[in-house]
Amino acid sequence: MTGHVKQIAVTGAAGQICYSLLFRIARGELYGPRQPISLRLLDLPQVQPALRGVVMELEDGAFPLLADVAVTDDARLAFRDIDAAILVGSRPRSKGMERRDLLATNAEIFRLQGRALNDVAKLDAKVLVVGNPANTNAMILSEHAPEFPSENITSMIRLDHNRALAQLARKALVGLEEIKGLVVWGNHSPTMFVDWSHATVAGRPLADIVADHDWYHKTLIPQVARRGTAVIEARGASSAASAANAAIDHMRDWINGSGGDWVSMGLCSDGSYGIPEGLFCGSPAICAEGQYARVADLKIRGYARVMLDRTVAELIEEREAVRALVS
Ligand SMILES: NC(=O)C1=CN([C@@H]2O[C@H](COP(=O)(O)OP(=O)(O)OC[C@H]3O[C@@H](n4cnc5c(N)ncnc54)[C@H](O)[C@@H]3O)[C@@H](O)[C@H]2O)C=CC1
Ligand SMILES: O=C([O-])CC(=O)C(=O)O
Repeated sequence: MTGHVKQIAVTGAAGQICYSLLFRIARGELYGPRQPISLRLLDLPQVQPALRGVVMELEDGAFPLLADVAVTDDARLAFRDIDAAILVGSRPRSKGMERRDLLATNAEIFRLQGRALNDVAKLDAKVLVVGNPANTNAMILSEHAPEFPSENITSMIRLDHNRALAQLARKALVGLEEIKGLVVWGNHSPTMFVDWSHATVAGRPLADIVADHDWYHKTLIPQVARRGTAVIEARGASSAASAANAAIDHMRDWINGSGGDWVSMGLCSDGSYGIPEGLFCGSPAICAEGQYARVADLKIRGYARVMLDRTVAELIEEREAVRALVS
């Protein structure tokens, strides 16, 4: 086994996403089968009894890599000297709400957690924001953690990427792993843009293989955009196991590499692609050796430009709305 135990903070640990996520982390799905880990579970004081039940079940899993589990309702204890954090803790939406309706409720959580991250986390910790509206929450977190590198804070758009990948592979009659160069740009909201203009299968444009532009515009894009709503309508609760799966995919690739493939990650904009600096925007990246590199210099024209501008405009609107709420 590798010597140093990796410290992983997970917030919202008593909630439904974590009921899947924690057990997969405990099996070693983030850091691999030789790396011992320690979990720092954060949730509100009123759910600590439920959280103790989750800890019992983690013990009962007899996970060889799980060195230790600590529970707390104090972000400063949870984030001290961590290697990674997955910030799930926040309110989910229910039927009839959009994710942006959660802004007022959840913004304060990320303001306080930003401060804690700033004060106690190691500067190389990798942070993923899952709680909605994930992009704007990541921005709030980053703005309230001025000494913590903004490039180490990311937001989750991987669930949308996975949703698009699954539908495209089915339509093109190819394996999921054969599709390269897919991107989901923008906000994790109905304005997100599934961009297949760079996607290929064995070097051939995916669009030529599918050969159905109408399906792409009228079925795929709206279906991925509204998938979270469809799950809420069907299940009566928001996506949980698939969200946990996407969080694992995002962090595992960031830590271990994406094997040269593009993945979609919510990244703090450096101003490229006309995305204002500081906004967290779904963007293409390649991960290697514990780092990600934004895929640069793609040509974004015509329909893609309109769609990217539309989702960026929504991120700007959310930023303005949140400025009025959190200072
Ligand atoms: N980015 C994405 O792709 C996705 C994001 N989500 C979002 O993830 C979030 C969590 O979803 P679920 O687990 O289904 O919700 P849930 O309601 O089952 O669990 C949320 C947990 O967060 C806890 N919590 C609330 N405030 C907290 C705070 N200040 N500190 C720590 N914990 C706190 C609650 O006590 C609860 O245990 C929601 O905002 C949901 O919309 C869900 C699916 C996909
Ligand atoms: O739709 C929601 O509220 C939960 C979520 O983010 C998703 O399933 O993509």
